[in-house]
Amino acid sequence: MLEAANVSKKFGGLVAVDGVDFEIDRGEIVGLIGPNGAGKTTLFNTITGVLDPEKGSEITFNGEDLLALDTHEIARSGVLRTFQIVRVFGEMTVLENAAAGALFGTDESISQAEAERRGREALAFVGLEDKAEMEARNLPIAQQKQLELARTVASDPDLVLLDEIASGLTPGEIEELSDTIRRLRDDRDVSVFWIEHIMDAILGTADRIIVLKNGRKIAEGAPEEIRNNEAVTEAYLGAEES
Ligand SMILES: Nc1ncnc2c1ncn2[C@@H]1O[C@H](COP(=O)(O)OP(=O)(O)OP(=O)(O)O)[C@@H](O)[C@H]1O
Repeated sequence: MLEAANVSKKFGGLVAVDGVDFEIDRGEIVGLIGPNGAGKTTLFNTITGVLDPEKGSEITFNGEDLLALDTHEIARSGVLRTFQIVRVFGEMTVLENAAAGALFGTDESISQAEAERRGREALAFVGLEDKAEMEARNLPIAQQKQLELARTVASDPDLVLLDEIASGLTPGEIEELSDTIRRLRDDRDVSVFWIEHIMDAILGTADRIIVLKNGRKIAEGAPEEIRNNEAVTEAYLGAEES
């Protein structure tokens, strides 16, 4: 479904992403890990149209060239994301936030009432239906993260990109979020591409892991293989544990 070949991005003389190839299939949870500055967020930004990668990079989604589309068109094609720092609309209600996902993330033209219906359904999916009328800024951080996820769900996504959605949460909150992410895959056939520093969360949830270091892909495989991969341990897990 998502196919990326030879993706590179430079900032001046710094090669932040360096010739990365990968694919994500339908209904698959793929983790993207690597030390700070490895190029993970930059790679996300090239997929979502925030940054233009270097010439020679190729990114297609269901056969469509994403590099020819702007950020809104990419969202409407079914690729939605959450952000490292949550971006809920604080003064809007929880329901208005979710409904905004339905209004702006699809290429259909829908009524406000239909957007609210889809918003409520997305809130129920993440377990926030009883918070619908609250102002979003009054939600605790774990629920703001669930709300960001609900906003993508309301857009009826094919692929959701999560940027460190587990950071700052308690183990119990992470387990709830991981469960929501698994249900996205299992009940809705949504694919997930997930940047995460919290190893237990990503290794315990993803079907496959891609590891970046200094912009390059240094490993890819099932969580167990990654856990036991020496290059990864040296590059990342070792650093985390020391
Ligand atoms: N807009 C920018 N201008 C210049 N350099 C940038 C820019 N964005 C990122 N970089 C640099 O590119 C490299 C990759 O950064 P990126 O944020 O993609 O890494 P990351 O793997 O997401 O890191 P982290 O885990 O810390 O979020 C870093 O060296 C960073 O300083």
